[in-house]
This record gives sequence, structure tokens and C-alpha cells, in this order.
Amino acid sequence: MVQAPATHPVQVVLCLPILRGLTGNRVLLGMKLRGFGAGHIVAPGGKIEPGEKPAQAAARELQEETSLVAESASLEPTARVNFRFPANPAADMDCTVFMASDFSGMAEHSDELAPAWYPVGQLPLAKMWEDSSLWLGRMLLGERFDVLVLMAQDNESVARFATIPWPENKIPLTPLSEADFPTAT
Ligand SMILES: Nc1[nH]c(=O)nc2c1ncn2[C@H]1C[C@H](O)[C@@H](COP(=O)(O)OP(=O)(O)OP(=O)(O)O)O1
Repeated sequence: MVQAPATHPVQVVLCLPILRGLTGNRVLLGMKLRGFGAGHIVAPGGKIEPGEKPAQAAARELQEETSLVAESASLEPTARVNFRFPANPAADMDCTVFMASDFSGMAEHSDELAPAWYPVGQLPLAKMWEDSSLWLGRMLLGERFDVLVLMAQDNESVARFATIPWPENKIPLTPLSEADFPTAT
């Protein structure tokens, strides 16, 4: 049987549950326990499965990794991040990021993630991917944008970073590629 070529870049999602409180908002992140990015604190997420819409994948990954349950229709798309790894192109990912304000259940550990709630102003950046400090806080404060993260040869540090705001804060219909981003922002 002829195998269909694997999608490149890999299509992935991240899903950030937000708890709104009188003393400020909290976001659920977690230590990744296995697979790509293990050892970093990350947002729940993973690969879009065949036939899934990005929001469906985000709701499924959220439940699988944290036990929190959210309706895919209630998830808000907040960013698209093109992760590019020139030293390891198989790891290139197009990531749609969602925020979840409406969910049920209690966050629980899974095989993949050890979740914990963090005040949005005190993200555990020292334990996250280096690029998180460039886009995650801005997104949590309300920016809606496409992001390019070009990794350096070590596949960890950031060689180039650029953003393009979404018109009227709405996700554009067309995905962007590396060439669409300005060389400096
Ligand atoms: N530079 C980076 N910064 C960041 O914040 N997140 C990144 C990143 N590069 C990749 N990611 C995220 C996006 C994606 O949701 C996740 C990797 O996908 P997966 O969790 O599906 O990987 P796994 O190797 O665990 O795959 P499975 O075999 O499906 O479990 O890592």
C-alpha cells in the first residue's frame, strides 16, 4: 500500500484554560512528561488527528492531558504560531492556539502532563520554551496574531521572531508561511 506523505509542517494545537478571579487570572500549564518538548512547562496540546478541526483537537487534547472538559465551539482562537526548526525540519509545526474560559472538571495529572495553575503575570518562563516569553504573555494580555518562531541550530534558542496582528482580532482565513513575516518586528 502507498503511504500518504506525512503532513509538513505538522498541524498541532495548544489549549490554554483561563480561570478568571477577583485577584487576577490564572492559566493552566504543565510539565511535559514525555514526547516532544519533555522537560519544558507547556500548554496542553498536541497533533490534530485526521478529520478533526483544530478546535476539536484542542478540546480533545485538553481532556486527554488534564481531564478538563470544554466544548470545542466555546474555544477562542488566539494565535497561530509557526514553529520552524531548520536543524530538524521534521519538527516544523503550524500551531493554532486556543483559550478556554468555559470548562468543567478538576485539572489532573496524565501520562503526558503534570498541570498547575499560574497567575498570568507570573508565568514559569525559566522552565518553558525560550520562545514562550516572546509571545505567550502578549497573547494572554489580549494580542491576537500570527507568530513566526525560527529556532536556532540548537533547536531551543530563538534565531528569529516576528508577529503579524490579526485584522480586527479575528483569525485570518489563510495560513501564513515564513516568507509572509517581516524580517524585523
Ligand atoms: N518552540 C515551541 N514552543 C512552544 O511553546 N511549544 C512548542 C514549541 N515547539 C513545539 N511546541 C508544542 C506544539 C505542540 O502542541 C507540542 C508537540 O506536539 P505533541 O505534544 O503532539 O508531541 P508529542 O511528541 O508528545 O506527540 P504524541 O506522540 O502525539 O504524544 O509542542
